[in-house]
Amino acid sequence: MSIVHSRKQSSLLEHPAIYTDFYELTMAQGYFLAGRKDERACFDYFFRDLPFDGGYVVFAGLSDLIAVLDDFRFHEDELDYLSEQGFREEFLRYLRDFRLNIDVMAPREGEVVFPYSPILRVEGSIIETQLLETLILNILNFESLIATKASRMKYAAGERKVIDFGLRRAQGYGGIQASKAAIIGGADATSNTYSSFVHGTPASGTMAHSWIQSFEDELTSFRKYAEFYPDSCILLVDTYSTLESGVPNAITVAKEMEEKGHRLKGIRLDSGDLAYFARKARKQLDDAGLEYVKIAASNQLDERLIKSLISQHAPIDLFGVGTRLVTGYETPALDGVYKLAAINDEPKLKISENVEKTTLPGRKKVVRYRENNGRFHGDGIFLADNDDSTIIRHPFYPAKYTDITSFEAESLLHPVMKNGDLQVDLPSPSKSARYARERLEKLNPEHKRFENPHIYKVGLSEKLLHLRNRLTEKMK
Ligand SMILES: Nc1ncnc2c1ncn2[C@@H]1O[C@H](COP(=O)(O)OP(=O)(O)OP(=O)(O)O)[C@@H](O)[C@H]1O
Ligand SMILES: O=P(O)(O)OC[C@H]1O[C@H](OP(=O)(O)OP(=O)(O)O)[C@H](O)[C@@H]1O
Ligand SMILES: O=C(O)c1cccnc1
Repeated sequence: MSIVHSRKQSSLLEHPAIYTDFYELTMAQGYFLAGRKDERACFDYFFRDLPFDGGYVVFAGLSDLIAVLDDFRFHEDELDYLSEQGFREEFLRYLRDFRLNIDVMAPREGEVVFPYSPILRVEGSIIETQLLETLILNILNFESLIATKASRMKYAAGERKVIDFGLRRAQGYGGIQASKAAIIGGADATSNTYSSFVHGTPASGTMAHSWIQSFEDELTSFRKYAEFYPDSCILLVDTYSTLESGVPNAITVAKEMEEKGHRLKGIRLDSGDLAYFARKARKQLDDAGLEYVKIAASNQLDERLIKSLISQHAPIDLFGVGTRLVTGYETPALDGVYKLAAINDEPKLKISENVEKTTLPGRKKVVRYRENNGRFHGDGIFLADNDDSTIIRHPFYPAKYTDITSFEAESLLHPVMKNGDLQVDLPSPSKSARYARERLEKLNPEHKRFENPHIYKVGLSEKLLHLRNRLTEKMK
């Protein structure tokens, strides 16, 4: 099935099969040598902690993951490398013909997801499912983290635009995925040309201080830019003095543009008290009859500062966000994990001293319950087969429960791969962004607020709870 990417990104993951932790390969060889290669396994991808002290995560990275899985094989140079690392010839022969034959269930990219719910269910041979662990975690944890961050910034900005400026401050090439994830989460455009090229996301930008400094004077630099870009010009006004030179020069150029039938698109503030400067600049622009000229602001912004600027009534139309978006400030990683849930259809459990870290056994499905107004009420985790529980219970305080019979229900996990074949057209970032927006609208605001967001209910079916308790007792 075709992959709906604007251009397939090949340079980043030329070697997907060895884009992994070494122990995945040594375990895979171990299963092979132990004669277990045809045993079946089921793994779940899920996370426990919500990033940014927030109330939800926007699921992103699925399209990149599936694109990589679709072309997953060991190449000769990789096999030579593994041979040098001491892997055995018979295992390398097995890897030479290795093709994924897995089943993958997942929500749509852009879905709003919550702790403990299986997000990806991966089934296949023990070797193939094990080999994919690191790849899955690397792609989904990062893109979901950044999509979530972007969604918070957009939530704070409301109707105002949010543009990703982060590439220069990103964690190396991770900036390419970060910019894509930012679009999925709600950013309106990106300055990241590479990401725009490979992912088909909208590119945008203003100008740097160097352009202005390179001219004899600010006015000449503005005039030249306006001459070359009469329909998309946003002038950076803080190089010398925002209110005494930057904005007055921008006004002069805007008036000259009007005479030629063009309109200055905007100015950008990049330092100082952004609320104060935005108000003063707005007044100067309005007094000159330039109400249509937009004000952009940047400088270490994040969702809390955007919210603060808006509450200060700063007349800012567009927020440029870099560092704190693409680095996921200040949660360095989504803590998503990939845990074994069943071997050969036998449910498996990992017990932990910390009860919250005990895993959920068996093949599972996730159901979302909606209120009459269509908004999300909570999610239930069920065993995938023959589970007709009508009550879901709190995972750790089972006395708390919800009777789900009266709610409208929808399945969250859909088949994305069956026997290694893609089951869906992979969504473009803009399609996933639309879906994320729709779904976030259905999430009650108390889960979206930045301070002490309300905890979204995720319950376990009675049958799953009994299974967990039975296996826990058995293992004690
Ligand atoms: N009105 C405001 N309310 C809240 N935070 C603001 C406001 N104006 C600016 N900020 C934020 O305060 C932080 C520091 O701003 P500051 O005025 O110190 O700029 P700066 O980085 O020192 O400027 P420069 O680039 O000239 O060094 C930035 O993260 C900026 O986004
Ligand atoms: O502050 P961030 O959220 O990370 O946003 C990106 C920053 O990068 C640019 O500054 P830089 O000094 O690198 O270059 P410039 O000369 O274009 O301002 C831009 O002006 C922003 O201030
Ligand atoms: O286009 C811009 O204004 C821009 C791009 C990258 C970083 N800072 C600003």
